[in-house]
Amino acid sequence: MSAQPSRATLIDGKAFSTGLVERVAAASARLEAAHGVKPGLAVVIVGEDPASQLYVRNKGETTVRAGLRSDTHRLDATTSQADLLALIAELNADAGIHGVLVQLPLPTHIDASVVLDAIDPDKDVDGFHVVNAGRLAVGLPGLVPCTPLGCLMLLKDQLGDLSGLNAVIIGRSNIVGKPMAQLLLGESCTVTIAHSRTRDLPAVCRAADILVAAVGRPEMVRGDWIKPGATVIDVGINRVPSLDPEKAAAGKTRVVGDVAFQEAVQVAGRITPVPGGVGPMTIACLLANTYSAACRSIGVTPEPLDA
Ligand SMILES: Nc1nc2c(c(=O)[nH]1)N[C@@H](CN(C=O)c1ccc(C(=O)N[C@@H](CCC(=O)O)C(=O)O)cc1)CN2
Repeated sequence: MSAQPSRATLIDGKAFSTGLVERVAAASARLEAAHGVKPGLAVVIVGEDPASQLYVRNKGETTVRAGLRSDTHRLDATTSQADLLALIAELNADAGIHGVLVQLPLPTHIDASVVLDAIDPDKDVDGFHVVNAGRLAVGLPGLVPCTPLGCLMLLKDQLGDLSGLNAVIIGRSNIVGKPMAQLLLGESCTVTIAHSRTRDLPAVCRAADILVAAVGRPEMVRGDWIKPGATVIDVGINRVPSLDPEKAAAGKTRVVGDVAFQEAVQVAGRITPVPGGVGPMTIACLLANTYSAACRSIGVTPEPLDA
């Protein structure tokens, strides 16, 4: 009888994120009881992008469920950059708001980098402000982008000490690839950032003990790119046509990651599914960052939120 190929352990980001939100809720309740401060998060969305609308609704509902203050500002797609900056200035000045987030993508007439850098760095719960990117790069405390922070939490929960492991990140964006690299470097991994110009990408990936795919190309990472037993973190959220031809013809889609899951699961040691892996961690980490920002606003050290 031939041996069955072993299947990777699934990393359940949905379950982990539920626990994290519960820990944020409990820590925030203690903060309010001790200091009279309820963490407050303001989310700003410009326009009608359906996926963004869904994410913003989920952010608001999760924030309320955790007992935090949640304000959502829905602006018309034609809102000017000046009006958006004026709203950010108001939120920066609002003492009841500890976290300010502008949902991306923004309409093309607005310069996202100008808007993100207008947020007070100490309220920048997305961690996208250049000051927070700098703090992360030099190892100072600051607010860390939610998706890479969530990936790191899952990795530490699964593997414990990451030091000395080879980590390969595919993708060099400011919001995932670069901060992910900084976080893994902070854990003493040997880090490679791969991108569209990387030569022999499959061979680079095969050297990885930890492979993080954040490239935005459906199922690009194939099973034979993965070192047997490696831990694979799939950050991709790509909408592709439904497998059912009738549904596809009617415009129905399904969500897949950047990793060809059915191949990868036969080779990897552990893998995040899509959906249900990294995605839910993004919103849970947003709440964790809002709690931390509220603590720091009154000079209180945040409680650790690890599992
Ligand atoms: N200001 C920001 N904008 C955007 C961010 C961000 O972190 N800050 N990230 C993404 C969107 N995003 C949160 O905003 C987000 C994406 C996906 C999920 C999620 O839970 N995904 C599910 C699948 C949901 C689906 O079917 O679409 C999953 O992976 O299980 C949460 C948050 C871009 N914009």
